[in-house]
Amino acid sequence: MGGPPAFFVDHLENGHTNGDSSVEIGDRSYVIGGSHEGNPLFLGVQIHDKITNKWSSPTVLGTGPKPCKAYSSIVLKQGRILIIKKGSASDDSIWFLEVDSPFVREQRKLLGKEVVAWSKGVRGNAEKPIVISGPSGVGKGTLITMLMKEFPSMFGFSVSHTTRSPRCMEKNGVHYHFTDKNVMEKEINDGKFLEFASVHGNLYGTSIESVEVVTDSGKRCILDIDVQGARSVKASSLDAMFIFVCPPSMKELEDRLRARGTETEEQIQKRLRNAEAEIKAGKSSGIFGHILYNDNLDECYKSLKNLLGIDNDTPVNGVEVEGINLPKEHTVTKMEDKILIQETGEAAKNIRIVLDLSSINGGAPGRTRGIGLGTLKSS
Ligand SMILES: Nc1nc2c(ncn2[C@@H]2O[C@H](COP(=O)(O)OP(=O)(O)O)[C@@H](O)[C@H]2O)c(=O)[nH]1
Ligand SMILES: Nc1ncnc2c1ncn2[C@@H]1O[C@H](COP(=O)(O)OP(=O)(O)O)[C@@H](O)[C@H]1O
Repeated sequence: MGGPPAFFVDHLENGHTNGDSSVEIGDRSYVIGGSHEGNPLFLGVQIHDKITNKWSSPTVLGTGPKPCKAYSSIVLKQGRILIIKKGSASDDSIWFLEVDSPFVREQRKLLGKEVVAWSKGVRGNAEKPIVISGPSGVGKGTLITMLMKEFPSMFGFSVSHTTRSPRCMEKNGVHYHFTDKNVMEKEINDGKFLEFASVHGNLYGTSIESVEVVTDSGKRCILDIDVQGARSVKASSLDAMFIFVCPPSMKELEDRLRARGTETEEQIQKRLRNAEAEIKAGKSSGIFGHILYNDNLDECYKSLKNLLGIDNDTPVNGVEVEGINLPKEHTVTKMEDKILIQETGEAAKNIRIVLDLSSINGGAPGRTRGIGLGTLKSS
């Protein structure tokens, strides 16, 4: 609150009205520039309410672009501002600041304060992430390990955060990010998590970064999360495929948990108690489009591969996720769902790039995908 921000916005262009130093939406101006809370790695955002004539610093969710000298900003539908950075690397050129999107409105209600959220723009569409849920001991981890071993270039695992202690073979950063409750709660409040839940007495969560790291590497992301987490993902902007794994019987589940030998008797009892409710919710919640029964492991694995459209004869394709190369110096014009980028400067080759935003999907808290890219040769 208080006076205007102490930074100066350099060369900010607002679509057709180049030269404006802020983006106007309704009664508000969004001033984008400088750094965020003194962090030199993160572009700042300030809001000016024209009615009350007050400045405020919103909570900024997600990971935003690094500060840059020059960029263009264009107001899109659904409370989104497109930011095109000049002279930046192809994986850092297109960003979306969501100021009144459905996600931002929900977070504003949830946190009870002013919120904006960054989403990085990428070209093309990644294949849908896969959410796998099921009671403890049913074989989720075993099935996921088999899949990643057979198709290492196709699938990547979203490494969750948890406050539970590591088992003897588990490695930090590989099986889980083992963390402290206070640290994790702070990161949840900072909007770093796609979902989180208390499971068997510990906190578990999927950070946005964990999913994006996998997807950015061109792999299809697999999430091993509980039903509460699956419910949150279903309600988020992440368009995923949901699979629930059931045991053949409660007796077999108990035998597997005991045979695994990773839990104390008390922990086994807790997991078994939770399993009944979890199986009921998994089968009836409407979250899961696919239910697998893990009786015979090889058969269940085969069914999983069938569901994912892969068998041993299918060539494995990578996922199209690309950065966007833009000329260093350019002007920007908006035409409905398309953005025309015209190279400027002495060495300009009369090349015009068209960003097609008509099929964009996703968005904060993850990436905005589906940006089309074409070139037009000027006559
Ligand atoms: N919501 C949510 N659940 C998770 C996450 N990571 C793991 N889980 C779930 O937490 C439960 C316990 O996991 P874990 O402690 O590894 O025990 P296990 O299932 O017996 O191997 C399982 O149902 C997992 O699917 C997460 O990031 N979010
Ligand atoms: N179809 C199966 N038949 C027999 N044992 C299984 C089967 N699937 C998994 N297991 C075993 O059951 C135990 C629990 O499997 P795990 O993958 O750790 O379960 P989850 O990740 O769902 O908790 C492991 O010891 C695993 O080897």
